[in-house]
Amino acid sequence: MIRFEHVSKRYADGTTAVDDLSFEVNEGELVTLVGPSGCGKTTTMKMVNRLIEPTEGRIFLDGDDISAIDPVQLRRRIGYVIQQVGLFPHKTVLDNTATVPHLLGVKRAKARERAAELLDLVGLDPGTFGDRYPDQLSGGQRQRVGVARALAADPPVLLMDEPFGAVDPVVRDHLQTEFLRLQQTLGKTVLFVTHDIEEAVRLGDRIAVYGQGSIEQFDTPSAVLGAPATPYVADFVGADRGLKRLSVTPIEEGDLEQPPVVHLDDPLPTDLDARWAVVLDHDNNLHGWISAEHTRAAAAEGGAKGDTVRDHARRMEAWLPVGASLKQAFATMLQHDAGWIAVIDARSEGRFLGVLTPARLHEALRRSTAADARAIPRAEVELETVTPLRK
Ligand SMILES: Nc1ncnc2c1ncn2[C@@H]1O[C@H](COP(=O)(O)OP(=O)(O)OP(=O)(O)O)[C@@H](O)[C@H]1O
Repeated sequence: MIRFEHVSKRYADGTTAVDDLSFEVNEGELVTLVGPSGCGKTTTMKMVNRLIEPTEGRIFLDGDDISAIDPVQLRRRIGYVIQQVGLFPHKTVLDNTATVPHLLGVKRAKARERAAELLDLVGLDPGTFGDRYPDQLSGGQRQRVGVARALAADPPVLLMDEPFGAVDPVVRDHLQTEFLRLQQTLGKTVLFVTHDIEEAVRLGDRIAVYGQGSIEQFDTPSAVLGAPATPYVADFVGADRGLKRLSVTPIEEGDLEQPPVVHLDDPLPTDLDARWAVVLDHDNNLHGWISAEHTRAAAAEGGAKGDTVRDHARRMEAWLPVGASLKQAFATMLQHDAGWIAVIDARSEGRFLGVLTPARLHEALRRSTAADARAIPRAEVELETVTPLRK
């Protein structure tokens, strides 16, 4: 969708901002450009919508050489979101969002209708915020309007230059989550500039790690974290990359343990030979759990005669769908002070798949690191267990 072929940019004072860059962003892909200040990320991005012209090389958009496309026509195909959102201060939020479609000839009423839909899409109630002016919004709300406005003409491509850079970490986290959700439905082709490796890892399908004016590594987040291509990349992603990997490594079915299972309408077991069992309904969907201690105590008091599992099952708080990240799993364990979490198949109304224990979580993380380091599928990695030496 966006292809750079041997692109260089040298400024008049002799600065080489971008040096012989070649890479491709596929349709519907979100690529983050990450690197330290001054490494050429913004220059790269601005060459795509011809705010900056390359000194050498060619850039293609959907197969067309952009140097042959009129810049105004070109920018209609490309949404642009920047850190200092650049909203018109004298226009309302709704009119700011409707500006581009209106300029493109969409009737004012229709453009405003579409703008209201977009505000809703980015999490701003048009009834509450539509008539406000930009200075009556928080930083995070202004960024949302920026995103809505960039989407207004429904461009297939979005360029985003540190769009969430100017807001505090909590708001930033929200904006990232919402943007990911939005991108899942919109499937735009996105180039996203950031200097924050956490943001790059969280949002990117692939990451381009910049050195000085060129890309040091262009790969998936888990590969960049698991197998940095150069010492520079290893240094940039940081010594805590094992922790960062938690957020990009999904829970897979093979990571799960199969605990004892009982069904809702079973008679209450008094002889569970484990400390607890998972309770399922008749469709094998997750219902809750029971503890052996509790069932034994109930039986000892003699009050459990004729009882079924249903009468004693407890709600399951700690569960996640398969595919959720190991970081979410870890956070869920901590939040519920749970020694394990149940994992379900969210696509089939919650069918129970197994449980993830801390030991299995650790194993999954090691396996994913080992796989990326050797570029082989995770499922095929065998881990050797090292037995500690005894005295
Ligand atoms: N108009 C210009 N004239 C001369 N040098 C420039 C010009 N614009 C940018 N540069 C230089 O080109 C290099 C790359 O700049 P660019 O803005 O692309 O970096 P960046 O990676 O986006 O940095 P930041 O994260 O700080 O925005 C820098 O050394 C910068 O000083």
